[in-house]
Amino acid sequence: MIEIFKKIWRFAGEEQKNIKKSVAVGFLNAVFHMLQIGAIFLTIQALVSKTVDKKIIWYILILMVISIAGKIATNYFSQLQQTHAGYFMAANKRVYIGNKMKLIPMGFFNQSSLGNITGICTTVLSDVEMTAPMVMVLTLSGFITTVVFTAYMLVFDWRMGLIAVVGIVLFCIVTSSMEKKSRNTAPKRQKAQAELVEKVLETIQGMSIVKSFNLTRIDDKKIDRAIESSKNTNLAMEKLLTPYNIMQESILRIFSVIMMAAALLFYFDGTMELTYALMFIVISFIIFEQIESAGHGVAILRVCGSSIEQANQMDDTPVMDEKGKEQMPETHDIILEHVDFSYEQRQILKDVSVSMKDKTMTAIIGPSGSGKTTICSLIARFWDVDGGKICIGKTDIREYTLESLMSQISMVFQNVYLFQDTIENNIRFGNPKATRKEVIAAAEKACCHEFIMQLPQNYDTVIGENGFALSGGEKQRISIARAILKNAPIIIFDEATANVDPENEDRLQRAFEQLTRDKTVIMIAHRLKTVRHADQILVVDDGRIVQKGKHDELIKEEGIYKRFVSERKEAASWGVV
Ligand SMILES: Nc1ncnc2c1ncn2[C@@H]1O[C@H](COP(=O)(O)OP(=O)(O)OP(=O)(O)O)[C@@H](O)[C@H]1O
Repeated sequence: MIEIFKKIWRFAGEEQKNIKKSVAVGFLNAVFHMLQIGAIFLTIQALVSKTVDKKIIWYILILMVISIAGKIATNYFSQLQQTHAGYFMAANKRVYIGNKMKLIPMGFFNQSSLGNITGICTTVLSDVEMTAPMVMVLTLSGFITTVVFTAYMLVFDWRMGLIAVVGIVLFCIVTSSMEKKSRNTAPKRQKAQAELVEKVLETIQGMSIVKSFNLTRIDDKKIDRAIESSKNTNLAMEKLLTPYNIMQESILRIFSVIMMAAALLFYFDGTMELTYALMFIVISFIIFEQIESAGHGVAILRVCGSSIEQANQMDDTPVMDEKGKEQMPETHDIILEHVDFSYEQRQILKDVSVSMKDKTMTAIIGPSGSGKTTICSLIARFWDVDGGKICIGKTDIREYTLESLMSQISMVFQNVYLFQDTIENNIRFGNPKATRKEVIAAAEKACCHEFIMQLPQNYDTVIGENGFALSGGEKQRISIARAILKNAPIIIFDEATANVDPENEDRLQRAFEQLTRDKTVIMIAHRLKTVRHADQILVVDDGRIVQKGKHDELIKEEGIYKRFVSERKEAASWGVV
């Protein structure tokens, strides 16, 4: 139990001060509650002595008013600090995860980690924000208050104090074994919850495939199983805790009755005054209130602990930025020296060495799966190379911070991701400081101003709202506008493989020319037209560079490039390319 408290405490970070305040105020709340005992004692004393002194009535009234007002005020402040601590500790973790994700290698982001991260940022951290400070405050202030008041009782009448101590010790034994029992169930509940999020995400992301291949029922089964497992683990948790909750409650009720009976017994055998006996009878109903609340806190302590454990998993994920310095190269030559790279066990690039000069265009061609995208991803440091090195302007890319490296590179992919935001903000993503005028200028250069002006709210149209979407070509031009606005010296461009209609192709070509003027360009090329004008063509096959040179040189050699050109020419004669 202590180890979970420590975990919550460490997780709270800067919010520890609010939890401390809340525990202290929670203790004060109990003190105000106990003031009622003083008032009850005075009332009983007045009734027993049968003398009604006006002063006593005032004392009683004042005590009651202080007790009620103090309870309301302390309750309010304790809740406020708890809520603040809960929301802020979860929010700080979400921000930390968001920042850390930028520094994690792309290989980490697979379907399962996506479900896990989504689960952590939503349900797991929600659990933490709702329960962690509440559990700490309930349990700590509950136990501290009980200890103080039991000590107080021991001083008043050691026999009554002893009965309370026995009741509390039995309660603690049951509570501790309940906490131990939930040790295995709580992580299972978390795992089932994460799997449920993962399956829902997977189904939503693959919905078009599920529908087109009529896999609805198969996919339903996967989600059904995840829901079933989440339901079962939740039920198991409840089933496990319920008998302990009943035991906890029974112990406290039985000891209340024992205390009452003992007070009567001590009165009748003449060892306790009537006033004290009556007071202890009243106390027997309220002495265990605080420890009962603490017991409720312990019941959810383990769930809270395993939520924190799961959220902390992100801390152990290795980052790529450790040695990076904030720096800018003088030139933007890109050099790959003996680069080897594997996705996990499977080697993809083998001893790749190539130099791309500043402000020139390099076209990469090669069969599907040969490693073209992988070369580009390594230059942008989505992954780290296994052997060799990649330099930009003579400096190894591992010596830049990821931020300074990414400020040198713009990437335009085939599958453009647009955020559910206005067109203007989607373009501004390239340079968050850009003015509206600059956004429009970039859109004009990228040949998208015209179609944006025909949209319902022009630049303020929200993508994804009211069924509004863009075509593939339009999306790619928006992403070119983004890159124009970013104005990075290196451009990595993945040419569209899909057939683009001639009008769109012409616009894309013009946008591309605007983007790449005076830049170092790496282009994954599929069309003859683009390849022909490249300063250097790299032919990749099975993870190696098998041909290198200009169009006029390569066309004379037997090999993949010659085949690529003749296939394109043939397709063109058929009207395909
Ligand atoms: N994230 C990944 N994890 C594991 N393997 C991958 C990953 N990405 C690509 N691969 C594998 O690496 C190989 C090279 O892929 P890459 O995308 O670099 O090829 P490509 O030449 O760009 O192909 P294409 O022209 O079809 O886009 C392929 O066999 C692919 O299956």
